[in-house]
Amino acid sequence: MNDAILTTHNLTIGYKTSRKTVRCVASDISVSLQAGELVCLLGPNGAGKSTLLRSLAGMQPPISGEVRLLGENIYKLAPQELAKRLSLVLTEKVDVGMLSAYTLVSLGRYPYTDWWGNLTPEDEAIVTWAIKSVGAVHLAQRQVSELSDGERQKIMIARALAQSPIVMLLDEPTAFLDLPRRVEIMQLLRQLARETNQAILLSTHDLDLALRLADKVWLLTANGILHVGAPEDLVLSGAFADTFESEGVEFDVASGEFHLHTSHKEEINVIGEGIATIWTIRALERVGFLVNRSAKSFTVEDTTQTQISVEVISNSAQVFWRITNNKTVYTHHSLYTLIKFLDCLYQGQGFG
Ligand SMILES: Nc1ncnc2c1ncn2[C@@H]1O[C@H](COP(=O)(O)OP(=O)(O)OP(=O)(O)O)[C@@H](O)[C@H]1O
Repeated sequence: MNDAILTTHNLTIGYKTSRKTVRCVASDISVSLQAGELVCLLGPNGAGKSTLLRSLAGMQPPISGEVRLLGENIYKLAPQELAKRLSLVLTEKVDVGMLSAYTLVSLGRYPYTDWWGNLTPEDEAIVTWAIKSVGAVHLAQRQVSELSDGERQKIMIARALAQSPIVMLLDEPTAFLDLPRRVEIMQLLRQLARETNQAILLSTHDLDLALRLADKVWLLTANGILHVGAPEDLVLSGAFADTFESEGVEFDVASGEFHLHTSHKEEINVIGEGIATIWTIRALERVGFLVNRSAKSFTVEDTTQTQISVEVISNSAQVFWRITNNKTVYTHHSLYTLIKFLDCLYQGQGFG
C-alpha cells in the first residue's frame, strides 16, 4: 500500500542565522503523509513544530534534504500549482477588514480563478460545499472580524478546503478554543480526512485529543528527533513519556494522562462503584493519598484497623461518603468537607 501524498527525504530544518551559521532544529526526517489520514504533530514548546510545518508547506527552504508532493519537489513547483495541491492554516488572527465569511472562503479559490478573481458557478458550488462541510452555513454572511475564535477557525478551515488541496497543514488549529470547540474541530478534521481522502497534518498541544483521534502521531522531541507511529505505539515505546518528561510532571501510561508529582501521604481504601467513586478517587489522589482501588471487593468491616476506608454511597437522590476509622463511622456530604476531615484525621493520628 502506498498512498503517500507528501514525503520527506533526509530533511534537515532550521534557520540560517548569519551567512555562516545555521541553527538546526531537526534533522534526518524521512516521513510520509498518507491519503485519508489525520496526523497530529506533537512536541514540547520550541521543539520545531511550526518550523517543520512551514518547511513542508514550501514557505521555508530546508537546510538539506527534500520535500516531495506527489513525487515533485515542492520547492520547484510554481506557487499556483502548489496552492492547488496544498493549503496551510495558521493560528495568527489575520486582519481581513470588512470581509464576510463567504468572501473569505471564496478567496480559497484564487489558484483557479481568473486575474479578477471572478468565480465560476463551479467555484461557487465548491465554496458553498466548503462552508457546509465545516458546519458554518449560519456564519456565511457574517463579518469575519465579528466572529468568535472558534467560528473564525472553522471559516479558515473552510477557506483551506475551498482550495481543493490534497494535503492540508494546520498550525495549532485548536489554540484558544474551549474544550468542546477543540473536540469539535479535531473531529471535523478527522471526518474531512476520511471523506475527502486528503492528508491532514496539524500541530497541537492537545495531547489527550491527539491520543484519542489521530491516525498517526509525529512526535518531535526537544533535541530534534521525530518519532512516528500510531498514538498507542508511541505510548508503549515510552517515546511519549520521555518527550514530555519534565520536573514535577509525569506521563501515566495506564491512563494516558499527565500527573503532577505529589508526595504520597497514606494509603486509603475506597469502596464503591460508578461515577461518584471515580471522582472520589481523583479527589483523594489530587491531595496525595495513595488509593487502594481493589477495596471495592471487600467491605468496611474487612479493612484493617490502621487504614481508613471511604465508602461512596450514591443513589438517584444523593451522594454521600461514609468514613470508617477504628470502627468509628463518620458521614460527609461533599468531597470538600471529606478531604478537610481526612487531613485533620491524619494530622491528629500523626500520619501527616
Ligand atoms: N526566525 C527564527 N530564527 C532563528 N530561530 C528561530 C526562528 N523562529 C524560531 N526559531 C527557533 O526554532 C526553534 C523551533 O521553533 P518553532 O516555533 O518551530 O517551535 P514550536 O515547536 O512550533 O514551538 P511552540 O510549541 O512553542 O509553538 C525554537 O528554538 C525557536 O527559538
